[in-house]
Amino acid sequence: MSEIKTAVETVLKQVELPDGGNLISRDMIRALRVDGGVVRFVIEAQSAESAKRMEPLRQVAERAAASVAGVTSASAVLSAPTAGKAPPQLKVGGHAKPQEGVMKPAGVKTILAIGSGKGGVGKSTVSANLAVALARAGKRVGLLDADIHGPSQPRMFGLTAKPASPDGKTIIPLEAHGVTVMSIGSMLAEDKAVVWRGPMLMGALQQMLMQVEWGTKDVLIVDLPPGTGDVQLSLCQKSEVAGAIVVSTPQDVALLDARKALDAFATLNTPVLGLIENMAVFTCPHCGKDSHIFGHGGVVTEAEKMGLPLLAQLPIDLDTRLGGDGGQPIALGDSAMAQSYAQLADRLIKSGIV
Ligand SMILES: Nc1ncnc2c1ncn2[C@@H]1O[C@H](COP(=O)(O)OP(=O)(O)OP(=O)(O)O)[C@@H](O)[C@H]1O
Repeated sequence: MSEIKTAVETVLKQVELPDGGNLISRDMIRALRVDGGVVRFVIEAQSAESAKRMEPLRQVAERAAASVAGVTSASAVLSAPTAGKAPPQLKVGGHAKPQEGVMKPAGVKTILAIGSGKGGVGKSTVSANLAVALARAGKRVGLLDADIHGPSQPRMFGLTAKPASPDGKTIIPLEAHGVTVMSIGSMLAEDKAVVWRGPMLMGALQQMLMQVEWGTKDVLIVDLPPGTGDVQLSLCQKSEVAGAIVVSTPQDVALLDARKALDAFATLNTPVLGLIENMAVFTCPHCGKDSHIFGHGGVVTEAEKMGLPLLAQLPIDLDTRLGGDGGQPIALGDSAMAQSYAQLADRLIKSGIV
């Protein structure tokens, strides 16, 4: 899908403006989205007046995008800041609005929640890499970073731009590595703390699910905040979550909290698909010796005790950390870790969940 996007950008470079440059060099393309073979984008003119004159150019751009191999349809809209008025401002947060029916985006087939009892056990890393692995396996994947107090997906996917909201209501999510990503972190300044109570959290979750143009998705992975708070409660009660995966390290305190997370999912009638043991072992790259920094075998025993599948055992791996910090999830490559994520994706696909 990202190949189509690159090809569309290439043809848009050929669309020249009468006063010099092209649509790409003049930075006029916004919210370029590829969903299957359907391409949509916005051409942002400098003013409403120039937008009016650009209709023929819009048609040329649309035809150029439609000519790209693999594109079944292309649509472009012209936009411009309204004279004398500020562009519509999307308000993030706020209390949830009354909602009829389930809080599930129309084009999303399956919602999969990734949770943990304790923070810092690798839940966001697993969510990001599983999303990439499923996309590599040919699935249409969305990733919602619902870790409102500590959103990390923009960094893990190398996304620095803000999602567009041309009308101040709909949010057009960003795309990276074949995954459509939405995070509250993309809407707020990176160093801004979110100090919200339950109702505000529910409002933000509702916005991220229902105001975002998710498009058609086989799966929407939701990276939950750690613990068992308001976001878990709202998501599981209102959104038809098909299943949850709980990530833990083998450490006793993490396991203790993981048990609470499992108990919370049971109370909310959300099926737990299995456990993932992260940071299971560290193999010294110099001497090859294994060290069990966070303990040994705890998650395996827990999974057996609870009759739940152990979906993966992932070691401590420097490249995983570096990939996460650098916006290049490890699952993009072909290392042993990438293969573990590919196997996890395959397992979920074969089980019919995704
Ligand atoms: N298997 C791993 N090997 C090495 N580092 C890892 C591994 N898994 C996660 N990390 C690193 O550990 C740190 C915490 O991971 P991550 O942010 O995914 O955890 P989290 O459970 O989502 O935390 P939070 O509760 O803060 O959201 C990150 O720096 C990440 O790169």
